[in-house]
Amino acid sequence: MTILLGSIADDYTGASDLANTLTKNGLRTVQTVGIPDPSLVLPDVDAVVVSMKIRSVAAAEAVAAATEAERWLRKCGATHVLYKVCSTFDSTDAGNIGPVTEALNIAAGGGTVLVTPAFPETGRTVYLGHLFVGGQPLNESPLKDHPLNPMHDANLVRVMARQSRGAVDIVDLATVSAGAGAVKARLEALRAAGATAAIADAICEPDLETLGEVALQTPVSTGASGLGLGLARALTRSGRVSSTSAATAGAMRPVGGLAAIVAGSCSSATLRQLDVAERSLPVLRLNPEKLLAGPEEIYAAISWAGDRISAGPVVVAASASPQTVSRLQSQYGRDASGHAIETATSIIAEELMTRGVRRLVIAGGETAGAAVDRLAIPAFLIGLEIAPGVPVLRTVGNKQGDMLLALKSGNFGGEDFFTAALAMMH
Ligand SMILES: Nc1ncnc2c1ncn2[C@@H]1O[C@H](COP(=O)(O)OP(=O)(O)OP(=O)(O)O)[C@@H](O)[C@H]1O
Ligand SMILES: O=C(O)[C@@H](O)C(=O)CO
Repeated sequence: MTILLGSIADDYTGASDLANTLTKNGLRTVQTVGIPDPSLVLPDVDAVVVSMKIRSVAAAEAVAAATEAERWLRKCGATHVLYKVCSTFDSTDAGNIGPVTEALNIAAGGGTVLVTPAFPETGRTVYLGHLFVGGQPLNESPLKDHPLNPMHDANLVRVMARQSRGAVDIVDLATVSAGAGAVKARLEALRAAGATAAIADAICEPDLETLGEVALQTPVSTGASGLGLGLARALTRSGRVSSTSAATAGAMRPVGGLAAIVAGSCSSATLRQLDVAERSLPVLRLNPEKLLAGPEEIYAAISWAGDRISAGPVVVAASASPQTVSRLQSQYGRDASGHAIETATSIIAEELMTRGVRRLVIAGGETAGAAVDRLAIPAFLIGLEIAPGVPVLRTVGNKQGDMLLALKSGNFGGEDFFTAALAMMH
């Protein structure tokens, strides 16, 4: 397999978001779960997105995992590797966007890495280094209440600098609007001045096309799906992509079986989607305190779902409001409560699969990562888009047979997302 583009995604929902964007923009793409075992037969593709669960782990662990994935992607032929991070730049002062970007840059020989989380299709834009989410500065958006990485600063030059050893600078919108030549000249000047990363402004797709064209001439970039769009369009324009594929049709073939939704995302979008789902589907709201106290709440959830699932799809949700989340966190600690709830939702997902679920929607990046790992799914083909950033996925090499999944990033999807997803997964 010789690929044109490699990507390392810092969570699984983000990986499927990027894989969806690359597919929509003409690249045959596969999403692997970690570095695949050599025995796994992957289709011939232009791009591979390696999903990792490294957004919220210790920086050293994230760096080790990402650099190993980078070596594997280079061996597969990737001349450019995109580190896919969240379009809301989810991270803390300890990392992991800065440390991983620097490690990948050093592995590739140094230079100034272009960094932009802009993804205009979902309302993420960057202007003068500041990230806006649906028109609100990042620190005023719902991301200020994120359970694992509350974002309190919209100035990404500052955010990235706090996580980096090297200097971080900016490529402003005026430069991006002036075209690829101007961006390249700016990057060369920044490199000479010793900056290791540059936050690039982008407010619309033509900006991302310019950035993608320039990034493709460098070995590494860091960004969200918008930069993926720019890279994919630059590759197709270059004539290096042999054929566009109708692979999505194969990915959409029906799998039958039962259907379920498991949610661990506490984003405002997911909370609203759960309220709307409750109008037409049975929804079990897990009690987070009981989940932390012992396995009884998990057994009760499995029994509740088991009683209903043969009659139609069920929803099991740990998701709670910011106030409830912060109460739990102050009692048990942020990482401990997050981890315990992810373990619980992944056990519930596994039990649902054992009981015949073959169509599964999971809401939340960390939640999805824990569940997909527990289900031991090795890779995914990319099907049709349910909502911007969320495709239908078809398992590759799954021991239990083919399944369809949707891994929904916390903030993505319209209010009827869950029923819309089920309507596309047969
Ligand atoms: N009731 C709760 N109280 C505290 N933490 C919770 C609760 N329910 C879920 N969690 C934890 O909150 C975290 C939510 O993160 P997750 O990445 O799954 O969702 P998200 O951040 O909304 O999605 P994304 O990363 O895709 O944007 C998980 O660690 C989950 O276990
Ligand atoms: O970029 C995004 O917003 C998503 O793909 C994501 O990474 C959320 O976890």
